[in-house]
Parts: sequence; C-alpha cells; structure tokens
Amino acid sequence: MSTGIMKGKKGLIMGVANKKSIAWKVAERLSEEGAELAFTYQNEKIGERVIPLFEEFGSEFYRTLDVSNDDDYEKVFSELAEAFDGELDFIVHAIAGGPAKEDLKGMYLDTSRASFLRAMEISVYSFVKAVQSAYPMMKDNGGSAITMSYYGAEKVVPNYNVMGVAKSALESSVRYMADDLGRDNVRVNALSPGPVLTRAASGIGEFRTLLKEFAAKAPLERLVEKEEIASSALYLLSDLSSGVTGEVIHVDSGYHVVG
Ligand SMILES: NC(=O)c1ccc[n+]([C@@H]2O[C@H](COP(=O)([O-])OP(=O)(O)OC[C@H]3O[C@@H](n4cnc5c(N)ncnc54)[C@H](O)[C@@H]3O)[C@@H](O)[C@H]2O)c1
Repeated sequence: MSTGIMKGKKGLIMGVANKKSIAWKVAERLSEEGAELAFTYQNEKIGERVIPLFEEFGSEFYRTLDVSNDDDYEKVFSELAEAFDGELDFIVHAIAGGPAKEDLKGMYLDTSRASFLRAMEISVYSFVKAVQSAYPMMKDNGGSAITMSYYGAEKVVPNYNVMGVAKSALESSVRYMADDLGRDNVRVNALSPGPVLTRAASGIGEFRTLLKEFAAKAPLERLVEKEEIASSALYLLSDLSSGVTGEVIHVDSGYHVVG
C-alpha cells in the first residue's frame, strides 16, 4: 500500500548488485512511495545486470562507484549535485565486503591484515565517505542516511568473524556522524536485519545453517522478509522518524532479545 510519503524527496541508493539485494527491495519501496532515485553500482560487470533494472524504474541517474576509490566519490557526487539541483534528502548505503573468503570461516584469530583492512575500508569507511560526500547537499534542508549492520556487531556469530568487527565499527560510526550532523538536521541511522539470502550472504561460511537456527530461535519463529527490511528503511528515511538519529533498529524477528 502506497501513502506517497516520499513524494518530492530525492535519494541515492548504493549497493544494488541484483534483484536479491536488500538495496533493490528498499529502492522498490521508496519508489512506490514517490521518491526520486539515483543509483550507484560497483563496476561495469554488475552494471550489465542492474542498468536494465534502473532503466525499468525510470531512473535517469546511475553511475559506477567503487567505494575504495575517492575519485569515484568526487565525480559521482558532483554529477549528482548537478542532476538533483544541489539537493539530496537521503542516502541508502547497503554495501559490505572486503575480507577473503577463508577469513569468513574458522577462527577470527587467524584474520589476515589484508582482510581486516579491506573489511574496514569497504564495509565501514565507505559509509563515512558517502555521508561526507552527501552532507553538502543535505545541510540546508536536513536529510537522512542509513546503512545496514548485522547482529554479529554485538555478539559472536560463528564464521562472521572480521565482518562482525567491521559492523561494530560501522554502528559506532553511525553514532559519531549522528552527533556531528544533528545540528543541521541530518540524521544517521542503521538497520540491523536478520539473515536473508543475497550474494553477500552466500560468502559467509555455513550461511544456510545460520538461517535455519535463526528461524528456530527468533520470537517470531521465522526469517524476515526483505520487504520488512524495506519498510523499516522507509520509516528511517521519511519524516515519520524525524526525532530519531544515532539509532540501530533490529529487523530480525526479535532474535536479538533471546538469550
Ligand atoms: N543478507 C543478509 O543476511 C544481511 C543481514 C544483515 C545485514 N546485511 C547487510 O546488508 C548490506 C547489503 O548486502 P546484501 O545482503 O543486500 O548483499 P548484496 O551482495 O546484494 O549487496 C552488497 C553490495 O555491496 C557492493 N560492494 C561490495 N564491494 C564494493 C565496492 N568496492 N564498491 C562498491 N560496492 C561494493 C556489491 O556490489 C553489492 O551491491 C550489507 O551491508 C550487508 O552486510 C545483510
């Protein structure tokens, strides 16, 4: 059901890799609610899959942006400022990655330096840089930025390893940026969704076992749907959450409250 609550709002979605991406579900929901959307995607190869989706949407702005490249940020955000007349109401950051596959199983203790640094760069600094780049377009009229965390930030989740450490840093970054930007009515929040099958999730060791155990233990006794994650994103990006910043909202069938 559409309420048109995002009518007149312009936003950037970062992190669509395919139709299974959380970012794609969020984009669909925001568009239904009237938002005008721009997109970034990682590279040309992913572009072959996602450009048709963006065009189907009627989006006129989609660019490659590799989050490890500052020049990409500079180029894309200056072109976005031009396309959106210098105004941006929200950004959705749904990007994670970095560690080598062998570091997403076994002991965290064995994490390599390269995986640690890449996880921090791709999964944490990328959000800081995105908010930093979006801020000049938000500071006059306020804005809302969200990212995606995971329970592995708070508790030990087998195999999540260095990604859990990165998500802790991401949640902390949410709080620091919320404090930095609150004076300009720019809000910074995170969702912490329960596990859902996507390309990123398939890189985590024994992910299917995790899904099964999650559904069995969660108070709602089921997995979450991506549409439910998208609804919470809509709340955080709309004026419904005008008094909320620095928050991490769990969309996880209540899993995090169970001991
Ligand atoms: N799937 C889950 O179970 C789950 C649960 C909680 C949180 N999350 C988080 O949700 C977010 C979205 O992940 P998803 O599950 O939709 O998977 P996904 O694979 O669809 O999305 C991950 C995105 O990160 C992008 N990315 C990776 N490296 C990049 C780089 N160098 N430059 C630009 N983009 C890059 C990929 O292109 C992809 O679009 C991630 O932050 C993930 O940690 C996922």
